[in-house]
Amino acid sequence: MARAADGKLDRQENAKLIKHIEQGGISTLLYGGNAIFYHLTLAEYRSALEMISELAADSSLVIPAIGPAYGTMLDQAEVLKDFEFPTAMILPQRDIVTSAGFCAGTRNLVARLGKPVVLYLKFGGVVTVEDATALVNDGMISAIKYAVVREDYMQDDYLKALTEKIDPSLILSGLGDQPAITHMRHFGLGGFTTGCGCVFPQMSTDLLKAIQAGNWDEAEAIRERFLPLENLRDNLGPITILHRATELAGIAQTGPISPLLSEPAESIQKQISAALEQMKQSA
Ligand SMILES: N[C@@H](CC=O)C(=O)O
Repeated sequence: MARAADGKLDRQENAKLIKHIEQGGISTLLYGGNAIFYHLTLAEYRSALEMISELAADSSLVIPAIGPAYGTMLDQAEVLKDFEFPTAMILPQRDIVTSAGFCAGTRNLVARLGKPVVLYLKFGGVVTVEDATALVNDGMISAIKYAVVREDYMQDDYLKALTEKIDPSLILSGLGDQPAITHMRHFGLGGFTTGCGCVFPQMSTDLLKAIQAGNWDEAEAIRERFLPLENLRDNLGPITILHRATELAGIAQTGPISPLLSEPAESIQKQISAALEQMKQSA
């Protein structure tokens, strides 16, 4: 999400970013980790929701995040009630939660919102398969964003167990373009979310189409084209590198990074520019 030099949300630059993503064929805009929804004040939360609901195309599905702290969720739920977003995604956390407690909190939140939420599973086992399944079966969940990092994405007992209990089409691969092929091809997940799609939306759209068509060689070739930027994000911080890459790619002035995160050093910004150039040339 773009901010002006004074740190305020920048409407004009966010409009450019949204338009760029939509023109690349992406019609679901998820404002979660990469948009740094973690650190918004309550007043900013309302401003952000107003801005994105006004700027996104009518045909786009916009999903704002909520949380991750329970008190934050409840305060944000009051704000969310003034908007028509069909769902909201609970930001993940692993500290000071138990599986049963998280699920009870999710049920309370859904009751307050009057709509189901996206369950974001980022840490294996924090929410048990049984608890996740019960939430789904009770109509609490609109989708699951599955983002547990694995050394080998084929080896994932937690995901396997989830897909044995929950319709896999309800689960989206939530770690960007790299595990998307494995998650969709071998576990049957219904789609994927992408951070790099903010910069190269058409490439993410092409990847999705190749996967859906079962054109695995093409999908693999597209996946590899994302590697220069994804490797930097993996090694140096997925959110901050993406925030700066979006600006360096000339899409929008994303401005200062939110406090609690920090700006990549000049030398790293050069690496980001080089990665962007490499990706453009691989087209
Ligand atoms: N965390 C992933 C997917 C985002 O939705 C990424 O940043 O690519």
